[in-house]
Amino acid sequence: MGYADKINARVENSIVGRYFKVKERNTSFTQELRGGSVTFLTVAYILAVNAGILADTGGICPTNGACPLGPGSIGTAACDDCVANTKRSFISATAAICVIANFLMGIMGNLPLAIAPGMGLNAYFTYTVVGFFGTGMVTYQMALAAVFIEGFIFVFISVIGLRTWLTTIVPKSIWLASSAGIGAFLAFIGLQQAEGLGVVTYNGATAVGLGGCPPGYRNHQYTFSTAQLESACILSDGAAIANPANSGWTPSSNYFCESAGVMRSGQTWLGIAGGMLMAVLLAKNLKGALMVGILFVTFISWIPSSGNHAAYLGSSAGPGGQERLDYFRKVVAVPDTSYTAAQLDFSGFKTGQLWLALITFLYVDFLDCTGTLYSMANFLGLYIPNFIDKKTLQFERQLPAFCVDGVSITVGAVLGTSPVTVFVESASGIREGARTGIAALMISFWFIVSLFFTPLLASIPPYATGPALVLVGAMMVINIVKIDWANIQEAVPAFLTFIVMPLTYSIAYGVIAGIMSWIIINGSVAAWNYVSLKIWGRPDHVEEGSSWKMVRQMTFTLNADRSLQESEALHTFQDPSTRGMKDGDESPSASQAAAEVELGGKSVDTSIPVVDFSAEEASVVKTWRRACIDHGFLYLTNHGIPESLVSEFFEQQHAFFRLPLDQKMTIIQDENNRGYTPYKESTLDPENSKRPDTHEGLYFGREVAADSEEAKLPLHGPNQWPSEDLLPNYRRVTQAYYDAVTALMRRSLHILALSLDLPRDHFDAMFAKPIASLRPLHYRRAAVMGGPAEVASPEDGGFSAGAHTDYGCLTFLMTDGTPGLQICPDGEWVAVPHIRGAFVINLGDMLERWTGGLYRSTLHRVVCTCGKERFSAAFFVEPSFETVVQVFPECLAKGGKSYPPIQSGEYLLGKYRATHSGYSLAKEGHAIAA
Ligand SMILES: O=C(O)CCC(=O)C(=O)O
Ligand SMILES: [Fe+2]
Repeated sequence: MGYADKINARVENSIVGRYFKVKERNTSFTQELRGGSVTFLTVAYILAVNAGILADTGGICPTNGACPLGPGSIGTAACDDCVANTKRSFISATAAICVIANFLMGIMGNLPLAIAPGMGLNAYFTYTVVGFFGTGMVTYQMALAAVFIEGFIFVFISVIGLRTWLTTIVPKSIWLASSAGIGAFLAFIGLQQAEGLGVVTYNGATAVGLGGCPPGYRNHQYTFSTAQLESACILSDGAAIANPANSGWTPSSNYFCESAGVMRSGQTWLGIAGGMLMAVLLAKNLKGALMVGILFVTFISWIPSSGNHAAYLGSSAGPGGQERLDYFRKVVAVPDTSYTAAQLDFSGFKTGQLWLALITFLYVDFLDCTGTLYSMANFLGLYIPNFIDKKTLQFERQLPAFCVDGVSITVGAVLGTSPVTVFVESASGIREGARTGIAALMISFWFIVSLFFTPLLASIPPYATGPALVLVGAMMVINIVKIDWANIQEAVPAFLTFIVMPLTYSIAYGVIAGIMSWIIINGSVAAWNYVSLKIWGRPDHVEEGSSWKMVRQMTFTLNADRSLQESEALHTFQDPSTRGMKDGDESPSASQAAAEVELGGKSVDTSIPVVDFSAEEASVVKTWRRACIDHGFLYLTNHGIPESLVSEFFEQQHAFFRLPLDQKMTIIQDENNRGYTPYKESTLDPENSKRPDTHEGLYFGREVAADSEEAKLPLHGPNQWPSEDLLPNYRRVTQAYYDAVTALMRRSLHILALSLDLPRDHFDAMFAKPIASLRPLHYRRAAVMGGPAEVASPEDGGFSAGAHTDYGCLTFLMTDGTPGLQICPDGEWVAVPHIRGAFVINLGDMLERWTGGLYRSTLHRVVCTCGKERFSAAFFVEPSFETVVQVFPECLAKGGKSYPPIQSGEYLLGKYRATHSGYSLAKEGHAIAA
């Protein structure tokens, strides 16, 4: 037993080990220290970056007499001195609050999460609330008072449970666009000169332009008051310009680059090189990529040679360089927060503006922290069994974690910094093995160390941290892909939220633009729909679903495991040439329909095999296997389900879909995704669709009693049936059909197992409690009364059901015979002809993964162009929720590819989230993230 093992065994069995649940969470002391250190490395940039941003407020300098002219005082000795001290104080304050907050997170929350002043929040604090050098709505000291109070309110609303409620009323698109917009805003800051690369500079004609010029080519702006006009130079046309010869006139930090100097600054190019280095390291998934890039640029900038055009220290580095070098030489300094600590000023609460700031802090911080905490908890849940309670959505020590955040916000305000929050970068340490609060204690320890090295940290140049901001922006912007861009009602508010943030240099204005436009657009459309409903009196006239979205919006998305799922999902589309279980004993021509289909004037042979279930078993197995390998589709005839049951079932579905919308809405899909999904509720192919799919539908599952243990699982619970007063036979007939197809499914799973040379009962245990969903569908003829039939138009992104693969194992599809279904087995869309009475069976993603791609989950879609309405019913067969879908060794041996394992239920939830706008996440306990 090595030294580390001995320590680990000791800690695990000690009172400390039990308190932190080291054993239960399947970790070790050294693993925690390593995980915590990695997280520290990824968040350490906050020391320099946060201090850099907050220093733009000027701190107390604009109000304590050192910089009386605001930004105009920059360059005077007293002001520069004050600002330098303030910046150091901000570094110490940032480190100090990180020490305290991470310590509390470790001890009280027992979570391996890093907590530090939030990016975005500090930008809001600096550029919107206080403004550059105090030019905003309130002073730095008043803004701190708002942060102080915010911490208390944060704890309060967490304790009373308001958190969950608030997060559900924010429109999803606004929330997604906010994260992305904050990313764009951060990138904009990182590209400018004050906090970044200096690539983007001021331009009098276009507001911004390409810069990156060395000092000799910079034209600064001068600001002067009317009183100073006399000493200005008056031009012949009467305009006044500053006379630099007059003392006390100082340039703004913004400048315009003469074109001869554009992109000739060594500092800018060094920063760009650092940024590229960071990006490559990130792409290779190396720990501490941002840190390495920042250090790379910093070390080079510290070489105090007159030949170093990228220098930051020393007289050759331009204004302020010598003072920076003097401070740098101290290396170690006693932490000093005297310029920022205990500066609260509560007098601002007499004005409305501070209240507005307070509410915005609360809103932004609340969503930020809630989202991040849930996404991190979700990520941890992948490693720690039962970490999240599926029923209540709560995770272990959730409330203490929220309270730690709130308390730290308040303590942070006393020290002088903007609100703290949980950092998504914690995911890097979790990936490295961090599972408990010990990792957070380790983070706290590293911040203590950094507290004493402020001279070094204060000497990190803005062009070292600027590229990190740009890259963080690049990562945050991922959220916009989840916005429903095809829907104008969502797209416009989302876009405004996103674009207004960087262009107004304000997160709050972006959010306000988004929410206001969302209310106006959605409110007007809803009113319009309502009025036309009253005039024409036909619910058909209403774009169903749109008004319902207003109350059913859910927030959240970005989270680590979701992106993991998505990247895995990509693997399901694979190279057709690698397919095929070449056992050579097949005669492909055996019992094929060889159907000739007319498609756009072209005759296509789909040749989907027909399996006659009444035939001899060996031949059934053989055809089945061939179909799975070649097409992923087959017809099943003589399956034993009486035609009378099928037609009675379809009659009932007709009757249901004919009901007025408000009747159908009474069983709108619930948190288990059971019930009615209105017209245009789903978009099966969000990437290629310009509008949602033109069908309405229903979901029924295996009946699970509400008070049973199983009902705690997502997607499990009682079905929602239409009222018996309206449709007396609906439930009986639909249930009978469900039961009949369930029995057929059991038989088919045996054939499926045999077709893979596996024992007949191979799938039985995995489908002991299947997630088997029956989905009656109605593709409507016309959306607008009196208008033309609504036909699909694939060429401009209009589908009856967008291209998709099914998610589970097998799908049993029955249709009314109206054409529409198409498959894309080999890069070309071909129609699937109707065979009366036969089921169309297709394979889903999970089966493709189980077989290592030997069996295919084929892309298909529905395109109704014949102008008739169409009814169909899909029966999706998926394994029990907990089943882990992992390639069968037998299939690997036959040349199957390996896929990362997935959990059946989790995979489905991810798919439902991505394709159904009305699916409530309320029960998942997963993936609720910022
Ligand atoms: O309606 C159809 O024909 C197919 C429906 C479908 O593919 C699905 O819902 O997954
Ligand atoms: Fe499908």
